[in-house]
Formats: sequence, C-alpha cells, structure tokens
Amino acid sequence: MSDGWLIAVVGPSGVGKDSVMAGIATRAPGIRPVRRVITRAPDPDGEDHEPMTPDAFSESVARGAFCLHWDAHGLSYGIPAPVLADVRGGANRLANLSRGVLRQAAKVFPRLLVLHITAAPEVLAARLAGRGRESADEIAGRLAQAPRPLPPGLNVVTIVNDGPLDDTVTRALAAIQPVRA
Ligand SMILES: Nc1ncnc2c1ncn2[C@@H]1O[C@H](COP(=O)(O)OP(=O)(O)O)[C@@H](O)[C@H]1O
Ligand SMILES: O=P(O)(O)OC[C@H]1O[C@H](OP(=O)(O)OP(=O)(O)O)[C@H](O)[C@@H]1O
Repeated sequence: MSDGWLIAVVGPSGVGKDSVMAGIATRAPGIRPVRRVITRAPDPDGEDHEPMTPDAFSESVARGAFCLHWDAHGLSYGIPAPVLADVRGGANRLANLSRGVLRQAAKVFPRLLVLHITAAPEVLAARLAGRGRESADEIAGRLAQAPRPLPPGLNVVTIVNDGPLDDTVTRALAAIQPVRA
C-alpha cells in the first residue's frame, strides 16, 4: 500500500483552522482529523484535544510518544506517534500544526500537503474576540504572530477564509482533491 498524506492546516490564530478542519471532516469522512495532545485544560466549546500536564508532556516526549511536537503560546502541543504509522499505512490525516514545525513535518511525513488558511488582520482580531477563549493580552500576542511566513519548498495551497465558512470548506476540498483521489 502506498503512503497516505498528512494535510497540515496552518495559519494565524483565529483564521479558522479548527473550523475548516471540522468542515472538511464532515464533508470528507475519509480524512480523519488528528486529536492533538496539548498542555491546555479541556474546553467543551473548543478543540477536542487530549489535555496533559507539562510534566506528563515532557515524559511523553522522552519516550517518543509524539511524531511531532512544539511549543507556542506558552503551551506544548504534540501529534501522537500512531498518526505517522497511520499515514505510512495509507491513511490521509488532517492536523492543525504550527508554521514553525512544517520543515520538521516535511522530514518526518512521507507526503505533506500544507493547507494555508489566511484572512485580513481585522478579520482575525474580530474572530479572536468573538471566540472568547483568550484574554485581551493573549489576543494581542497571537495577532503579533499573524504574518509569519511559511518555509520555502513545501507543497502549499492557500485558501482565504474571509466569507461564509461553507464556501471556504468547498474551496479547501477542491484544493486537496489530488489527495482524496
Ligand atoms: N468563515 C468564517 N466566518 C465567520 N466566523 C468564522 C469563520 N471561520 C471561523 N470563524 C470563527 O472564528 C473563530 C476562530 O476560529 P477557529 O476555527 O477557532 O480558528 P483557529 O483554529 O485558526 O484559531 C471561531 O469563533 C469560529 O467560529
Ligand atoms: O507557530 P504558529 O503557526 O503561529 O502557530 C502557533 C500555534 O497556534 C496554533 O495553536 P492553537 O490552535 O492552540 O491556537 P489558535 O486556535 O489560536 O490558532 C497552532 O496550531 C500552533 O500550535
């Protein structure tokens, strides 16, 4: 069986990565989203992640429990090692990644497609305020990181999420069609 793809969903905070992932998962059930491990308390209204303490996270890193991990926003994030095994077994998986871990992801995963979601700064600010998960200071910190460039040489498709979410998901599904074919 040939390798599957990791579709890495990246972009600034508040751009709609989790929302677009949920839309893709609903409309393309063959592409399963990754449940990330995060040192963040459970959030019934937000991303369904696996919460972990910082100590347990460090132990997990040490025993190779993650195929990718990184720190951002004062938190640690991990992609469980079985996701890589799954992709090597032919599955297509969808994961919300940091732009800072993409080079590493391209080395680790046999096939990587980057789905880069963008929107204007004022749209990001309004969405983060509306989401209500972070304080005003935390939102300012996230907006300061918004224009971060992607590393060169990757397989990237860029989708602007500035209109109805459903339209964005339709364009995202068309852009990842080669993966689904
Ligand atoms: N196209 C859209 N139109 C309106 N609101 C959106 C759209 N996409 C996302 N949102 C909202 O913006 C906020 C941030 O979206 P989220 O998916 O959490 O972004 P990210 O994961 O990139 O930080 C959420 O409240 C979400 O419901
Ligand atoms: O290095 P960057 O590309 O700026 O990304 C930094 C972090 O922001 C996102 O996390 P998270 O989903 O917790 O935050 P968000 O919902 O505010 O984007 C993303 O998944 C990274 O973990």
